[in-house]
Amino acid sequence: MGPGQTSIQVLRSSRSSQSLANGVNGVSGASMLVAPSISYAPLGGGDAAAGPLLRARGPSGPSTTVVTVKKPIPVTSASVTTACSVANVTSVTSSVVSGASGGSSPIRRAGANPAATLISVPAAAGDTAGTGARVVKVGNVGTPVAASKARMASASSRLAQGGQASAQLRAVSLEYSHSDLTAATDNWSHSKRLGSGKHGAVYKAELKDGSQVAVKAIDLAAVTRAGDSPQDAGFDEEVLMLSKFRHPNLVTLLGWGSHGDFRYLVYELLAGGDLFRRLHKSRSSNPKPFLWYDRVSVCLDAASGLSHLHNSNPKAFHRDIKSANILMDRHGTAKLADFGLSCCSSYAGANHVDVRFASGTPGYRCPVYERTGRVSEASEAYSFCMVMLEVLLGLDPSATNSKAPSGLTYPIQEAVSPGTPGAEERCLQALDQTAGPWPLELAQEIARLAIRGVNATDEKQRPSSVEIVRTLRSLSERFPAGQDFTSIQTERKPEASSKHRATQPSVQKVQRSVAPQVPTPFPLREEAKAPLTPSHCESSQVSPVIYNLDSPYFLEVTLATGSFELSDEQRRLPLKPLRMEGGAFVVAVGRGQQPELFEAWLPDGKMRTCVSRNAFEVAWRDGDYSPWLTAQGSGPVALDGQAVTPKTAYSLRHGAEIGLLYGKQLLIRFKFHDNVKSQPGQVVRSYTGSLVPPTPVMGHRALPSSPYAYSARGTRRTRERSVGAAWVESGHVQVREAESGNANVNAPPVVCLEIWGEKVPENRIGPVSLAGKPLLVGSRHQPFLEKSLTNMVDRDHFCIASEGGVFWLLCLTSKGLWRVREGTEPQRLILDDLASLQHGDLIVPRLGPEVTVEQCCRTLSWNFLVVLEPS
Ligand SMILES: Nc1ncnc2c1ncn2[C@@H]1O[C@H](COP(=O)(O)OP(=O)(O)OP(=O)(O)O)[C@@H](O)[C@H]1O
Repeated sequence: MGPGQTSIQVLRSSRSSQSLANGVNGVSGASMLVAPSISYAPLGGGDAAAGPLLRARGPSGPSTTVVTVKKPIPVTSASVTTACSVANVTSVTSSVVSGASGGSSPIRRAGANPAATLISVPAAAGDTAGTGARVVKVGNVGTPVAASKARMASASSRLAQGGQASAQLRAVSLEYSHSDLTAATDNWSHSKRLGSGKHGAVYKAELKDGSQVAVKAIDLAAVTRAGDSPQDAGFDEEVLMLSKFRHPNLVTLLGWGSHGDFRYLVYELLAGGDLFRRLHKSRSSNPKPFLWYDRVSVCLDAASGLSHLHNSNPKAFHRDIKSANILMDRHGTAKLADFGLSCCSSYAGANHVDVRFASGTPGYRCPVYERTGRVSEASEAYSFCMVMLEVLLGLDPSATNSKAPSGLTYPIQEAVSPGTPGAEERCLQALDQTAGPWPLELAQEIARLAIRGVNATDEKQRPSSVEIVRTLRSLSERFPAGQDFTSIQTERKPEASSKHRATQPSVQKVQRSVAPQVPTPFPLREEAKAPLTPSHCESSQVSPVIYNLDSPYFLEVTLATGSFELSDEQRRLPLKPLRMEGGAFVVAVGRGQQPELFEAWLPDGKMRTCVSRNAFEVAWRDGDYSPWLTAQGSGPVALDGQAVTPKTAYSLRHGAEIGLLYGKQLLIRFKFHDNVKSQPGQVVRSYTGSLVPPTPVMGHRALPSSPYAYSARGTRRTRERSVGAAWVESGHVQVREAESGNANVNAPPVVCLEIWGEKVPENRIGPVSLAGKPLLVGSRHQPFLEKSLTNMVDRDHFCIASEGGVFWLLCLTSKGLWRVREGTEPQRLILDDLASLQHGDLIVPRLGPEVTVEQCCRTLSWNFLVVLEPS
């Protein structure tokens, strides 16, 4: 190439160059490099080293251009710059003159990058008035899909059989033998499967050196049988791309393998699963919490990986950004994965790549990219911002629906309508409440950024990936885990939640906050799901609660900084009380209490000393199942992501998360488990055998923004008082002042009941204040119940009162009720029976002796929710 020439490179794998060469020499070679302004015709084979020559005619006719397609040259490890699925790449555009790109001349770069195919075009062919601004369209690479499939397949298999592709891959990445990978995966055992994608399954494997990895097996023959080209599997692209780009937030490729039609990719094992499943799990019937600060952290990680690609030189594009391609390691660090579609722009300044087929996933795919086939930072920002909305709202960008004309619906679009005024507010109203109480400012900023990013038409509006990283980083610094932030007033639109989040209750209007984890309509544990026979609790006139005598509660370690392997014993800390204090069992947790466990959890001694010797205590009273937590040490302790005040008691519920922090850093996180088992007919209420009269817990202040926090701002006298059934009077219920005096509750309890059921219209009672009077539920109190729930609800069905810091449910119907609480077996109540209530409990009517609690629950239930103040 002589001086004055400008060049473009289409950088690609040798397999792709072979496809191109095939196309050039093939029947449709003339159509392969056709562009509006330049047409190409084959000149002949060219020489072996230089590849075929093409003649290009400029629009004005006489001037001709020679385009040289160089054949791939074997590479050295340092030389592979990039890869791109060339069969799918049609043009590369630069906004900057490339011919005078100084030190990084495309020629030199091409020379230094033998994997690349160089296509050179004289400047005259496309330069506009010497300004340097130039769009050079290389044209459609490839032939019509069907006609080219066989050719591509054969090209691929030729290359795959140990040809240049293998040499190229070998030069940049470790090759694993088929026998080693077979042994590592226990002969591709089904039990080792981590999941599967469009082009193959992923297996968990243990290499000879003992390290655990993930191996993706791609069957090219199956890919071809399925009507795709082997190129579509993106094997070479993935090896080349991941060998070049190393970043803490991009999945690490350890190597690759090849055997017959099979190709293998060996990755680091990312044991934390993918973001898509993680979000779904957080709203499943057996939910695993995924709190807002963890979500922000995952977004920040993934954005950092993406920004690394976009800010490399030349730019790289992932082309399939979606939550399923964001994987997490065991510590929760997120990484971008699945580079099968990725590609690179050709050289410094090139800011997009045109592709023949706008691949990617519906719902995440930028509409401009879909229309034009132009992948750019802006099109990737669209996909990433869609992921952020998914994380904020807990809704899928697309969902299959056989009734929809296209077979797909777009829940996020439907809930938020990002392109229309008021999108931010709609977004804030539809926040996923299973993520805990989102800090308002944080949610607002993410929503604003994400809505800008999913602007369907104006790509300039969209944030750059660096802006996304910086915004998320600033937010995660301003809103660290474990701090108490005033959260959001939310009112979810029932349509949005009911349509796409069938298992989620809608969220009531709250003044301060909502529960960190909204329970599912039927939050029973697996073992509790077995239908109960009517005789189960028949004989029991008293609450049939028995404590597991080993320990009623235990802590599960869900995060331990610096700890790589924890045995089952090290993950579980049974809370066995060692002392009694003021009539309560007390268990202390801290570095000085469980030294060996803390050593396993925090192997770094310096870090360990950041934990107090007695960090917190969990306590409960015999016969009462309302445990509480008190921070004792100087180190910060968080409950459900919010800092607690030392020496102050906070209610604990099953599933609550307890964090030990150093400054803003979360060192250990526990999940609190309630072991209390219900056993028919047994009246054992004692942990140690010493029976203590059941008294509600008093004297502890609840977490200000927790569902139990109604007394948070009050100056309460801390004295015990008796309750029992004393507040019932001749069918009429009154809260009676106990002899010991009334608690001075400044902020009165406010609750709300959401009504769910298969044939029941969504409805709600409340929010109502329980200050001084109970909430009565029955057809004479809520006439709408009579209309919709005839025969199921009595005139006086049940009532709820707050007393002594505890919510109580009193059964007023002779038909009976169930109280269903996550993690415990359903408790059956008969007329005049009393049971404590917690935020999230379900109150389920008994619909007949033969009807199981599960069936009753599906038919009708009241979800008890605590709201702090009257709205
Ligand atoms: N490095 C890894 N560590 C652990 N699990 C992994 C790893 N890579 C992939 N997986 C899991 O394997 C499954 C399949 O991954 P794969 O990339 O093949 O498909 P996908 O991205 O889900 O779908 P598609 O490729 O069709 O878009 C995913 O569920 C993913 O969670």
